[in-house]
Amino acid sequence: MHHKRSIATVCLSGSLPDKLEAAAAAGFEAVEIFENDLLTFEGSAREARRLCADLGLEIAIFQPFRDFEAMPEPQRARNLDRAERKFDTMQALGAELLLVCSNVQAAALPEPARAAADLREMAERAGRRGLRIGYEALAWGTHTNRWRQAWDIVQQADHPALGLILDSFHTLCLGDDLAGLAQAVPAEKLFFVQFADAPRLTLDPLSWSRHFRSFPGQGELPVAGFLRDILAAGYCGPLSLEVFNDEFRAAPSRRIARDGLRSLIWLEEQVGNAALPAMPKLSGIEFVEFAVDHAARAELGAMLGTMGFRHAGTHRSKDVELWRNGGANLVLNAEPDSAASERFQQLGPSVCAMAFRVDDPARLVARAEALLCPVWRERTGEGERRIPALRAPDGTLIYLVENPEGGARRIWEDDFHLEEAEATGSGGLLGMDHAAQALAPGMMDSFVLFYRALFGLEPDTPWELPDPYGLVRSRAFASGDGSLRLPLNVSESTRTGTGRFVSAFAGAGVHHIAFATPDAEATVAAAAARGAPLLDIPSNYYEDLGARFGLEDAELNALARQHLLYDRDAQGGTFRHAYTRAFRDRFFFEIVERAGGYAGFGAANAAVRMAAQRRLPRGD
Ligand SMILES: O=C(O)c1ccc(O)c(O)c1
Ligand SMILES: [Mg+2]
Repeated sequence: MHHKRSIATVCLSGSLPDKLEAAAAAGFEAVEIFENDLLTFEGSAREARRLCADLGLEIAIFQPFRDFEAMPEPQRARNLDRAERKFDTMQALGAELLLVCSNVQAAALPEPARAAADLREMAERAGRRGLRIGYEALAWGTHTNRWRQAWDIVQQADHPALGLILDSFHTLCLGDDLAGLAQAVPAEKLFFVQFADAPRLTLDPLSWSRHFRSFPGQGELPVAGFLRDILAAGYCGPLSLEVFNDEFRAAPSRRIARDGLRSLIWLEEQVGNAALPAMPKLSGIEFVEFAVDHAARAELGAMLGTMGFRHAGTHRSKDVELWRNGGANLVLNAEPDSAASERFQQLGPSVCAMAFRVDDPARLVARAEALLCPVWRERTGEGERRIPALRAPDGTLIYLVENPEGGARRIWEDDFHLEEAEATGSGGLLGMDHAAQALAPGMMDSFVLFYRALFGLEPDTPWELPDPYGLVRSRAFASGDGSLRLPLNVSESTRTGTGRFVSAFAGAGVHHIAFATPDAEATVAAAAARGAPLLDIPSNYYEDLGARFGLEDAELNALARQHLLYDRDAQGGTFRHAYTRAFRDRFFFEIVERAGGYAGFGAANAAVRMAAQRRLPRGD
């Protein structure tokens, strides 16, 4: 069945009109008006009502009414007067339902019977005006903090204008669930349901709730299971997002509103309540594309040459070159009037696109459209294939090419004049191992949702990487089979490598690309012999490595000689990797060898790598 999709104004930044416009533009059908947003609004409640009506938004609820139930006199009588005033406001607004959250006052009496009597009286008064009351347990309520307690009180009050409100955050943050809901609560008594996710933190529920909530799928709480239980209980009201989040408050309201609706659509898909084109099967990165001009292309080509890449083909109609080493493809795009040149004009040499191999690009495009993601269509020449592309939340293009069996290889044969020797690909690299992106502050949650909801990528636990000049927060995404790996980095500091990348070049995007090799030592030795600008690693690192892993001297010396970094996981999987210096202080390359099922990125080595990069003069 169709549930109206709703969002609380508290999720979004700006004035009330900004919030409402953003919610309507995203495609929400209803809103929760958060009282503070009305208090700070210039116009009257009637004008707010008209604004909503003009935008096609229903006001699903007015919220919150605080600290009402089980107060001693004289507050009790005063609270009932206060409620009458709010009913006036609701009638002017055209809002029929009031959210009453459980009392957090120390003075609240520990008497459910008193709470029930007060709510009954309030509901009686509301009912006379055609209004209704929903009672919601806040996780930090003085006496009511679980939904079952709130339900007991609603049941005792036994008034048709009084029902229960559920909020996934309050239930799940206490480790509680909705077991028994369908048996205990008749559907018509479930007046409203709010949805929020959150990262798992050890924090008191109040601070956790007010600062760190996120949209479903951006955090770690089992929100899909919560929705499943709600639907099983027969609920047919709106599904509403209620997220208090410091970054969302500061972010453009349209992006956040769109993320919100995307999260709700995906949440409904997960419980079978919305049918979307199926998740793609991913099989790695087919190519990474750089926006260059001729000078940058010559310089980048020279650097790639030291890493064993060769100019392997030239585009049939565009000023675009393919550089290849084994299974790793890089595209250097200097075509004027293209998405690449637009990027080059803005940012200089930079990664402008990645291509993911997927089983069915057309299906993924349809899925992206259903999830409100912009699709990009580049102009094409005669007889050339149009490669469908999506825009990531920072504007980076993600091309979708069929997986190798389906013909990822064909794009090269169709669109490029290939050098004879390179047509099949030769050289030592297996392919792309990962592409790491630097994100502007506040963008992490948008990307988390984008990669999870569209592609089904699963996030690893968050890491904190200590750059010498500030902290970098990192979260890596991978496909189930490990063929596609995408670490995301964000830094509040503009002095970290990540922060500088974002601020100095006015843009985020891919800032390092890792190539997979079966033999890091050989690949790096060959690159060094060709003069590759490899990053030096201090000898202290190797002394610590020997101490941590008990490596034999011979192995340790071999690592040190090639400036290779090393990591080992609990199952004995190993990771050997080396970095280049940055190209024009922008992006850099990594060579990695995975063995024994190692699935990480050498996070323990990130501090050493970042310090080594920062010892270099700028521009190196
Ligand atoms: O943090 C709060 O005060 C608050 C108010 C209303 C809600 O619905 C809620 O979940 C929390
Ligand atoms: Mg709530």
